[in-house]
Amino acid sequence: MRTPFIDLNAVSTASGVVNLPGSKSISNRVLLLAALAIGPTRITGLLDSDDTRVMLKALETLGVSVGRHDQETVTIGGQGDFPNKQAEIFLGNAGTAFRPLTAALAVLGGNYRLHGVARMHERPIGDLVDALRSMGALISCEQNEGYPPLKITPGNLNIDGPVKVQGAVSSQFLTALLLVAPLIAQKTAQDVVLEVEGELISKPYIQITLNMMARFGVVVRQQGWSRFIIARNAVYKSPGQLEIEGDASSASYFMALGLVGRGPVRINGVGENSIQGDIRFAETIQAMGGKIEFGDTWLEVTGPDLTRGEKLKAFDEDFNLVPDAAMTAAALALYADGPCMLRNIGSWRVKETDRIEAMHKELAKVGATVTSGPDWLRIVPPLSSEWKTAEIETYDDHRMAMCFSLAVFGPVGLRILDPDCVAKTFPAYFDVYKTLVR
Ligand SMILES: O=C(O)C1=C[C@@H](OP(=O)(O)O)[C@@H](O)[C@H](O)C1
Ligand SMILES: C=C(OP(=O)(O)O)C(=O)O
Repeated sequence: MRTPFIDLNAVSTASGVVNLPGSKSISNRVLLLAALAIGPTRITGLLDSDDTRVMLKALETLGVSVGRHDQETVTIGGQGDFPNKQAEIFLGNAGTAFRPLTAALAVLGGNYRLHGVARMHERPIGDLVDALRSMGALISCEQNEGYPPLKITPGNLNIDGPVKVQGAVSSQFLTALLLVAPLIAQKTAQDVVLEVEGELISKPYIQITLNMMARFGVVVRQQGWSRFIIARNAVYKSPGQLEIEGDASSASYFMALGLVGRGPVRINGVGENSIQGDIRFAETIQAMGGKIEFGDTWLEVTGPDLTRGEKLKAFDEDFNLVPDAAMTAAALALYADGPCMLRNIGSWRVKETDRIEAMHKELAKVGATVTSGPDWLRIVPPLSSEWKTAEIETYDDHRMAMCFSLAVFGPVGLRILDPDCVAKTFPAYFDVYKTLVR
């Protein structure tokens, strides 16, 4: 049974220590890479959440050996292929599982059906399907062209020149092709050239992909952001063991708490050398008036004293490189000293929910004056007399729930509906949150 709501009282300070759960983006990449490599990989610091559970379950269904030691430690027995050539696979709403597995199954061949929750069937995958079909993969869309559920049947893979992929809707399509490029190279005995057509959004996630591929022995030749070359003899080798760093997007909520709640909030699990793009959200925190001390694998945030009438500095920023942490900035806008503008966030419309519409509606409920367009959101913070207590809809979007936990540093508390939706990436979020705020 899911908890129907959680009531949060108005609070004024936040301080303490947080140990981050593992990165979702790294966890799901590493699980797949470990399965595609030769040899066992022991993975520590794995995220244990809905998104990684569906990936682990899928790998087991596909016949991959998964040894579970504890919630954050598994050993994947990599065989370079999936033993089961026929399967029905449920992937919830996990983009980082759905897109890469589609590519892997289409390239390795077999009879598969991939589906997810209703919202996953509204999230586009057409650009990836088109790129895979251009190589001879056989994929059909069961309901609507360009959307899951998908049926995959054995095709004859061949490449004749660069494989083209669109990058404007999601970077996960390019990530999926990169991850399976060594398999394409093996099947076709050719170098694989991936070419991005048009704009590429969310670029730092491609960096995570390249970084993880290198950990498994495959170095990609990169020409800017539009051409990626994988040598014909590329092959994944298990690194033996791999430690996953903490989730930088999850860190954004605690950076925000240190900022609005004066801090100090110490965050263990990511630091100045993080390979995740969302660590750059630290720059937004600093620009808004926060101070951050960085270590190798930790950071500590302090902020101004909002109880003495201080305000955060307003921002006008392009958030294309940090689409997930950008939602945290939208929540922080409630405490700014002027209107805040989030630009270039069009991808929000095809994520867990239409996040531009959801943020617009829910921020307005607490008293902000909000306007939005196809790829932007503008927030005028409420005056202290304008704050309203509200029942916040979360739209089965973990980030909506986590973001609105930041909206109680004004004069009123609020109710967050369906708080258990945080399980997508951070099942224990509200337990950790409660240890920090007063
Ligand atoms: O590759 C990844 O791990 C991700 C890429 C981003 O998606 P888009 O590329 O669709 O923006 C991000 O929003 C998502 O949470 C994780
Ligand atoms: C967009 C997100 O998830 P997904 O990996 O399903 O795209 C997210 O976690 O904010």
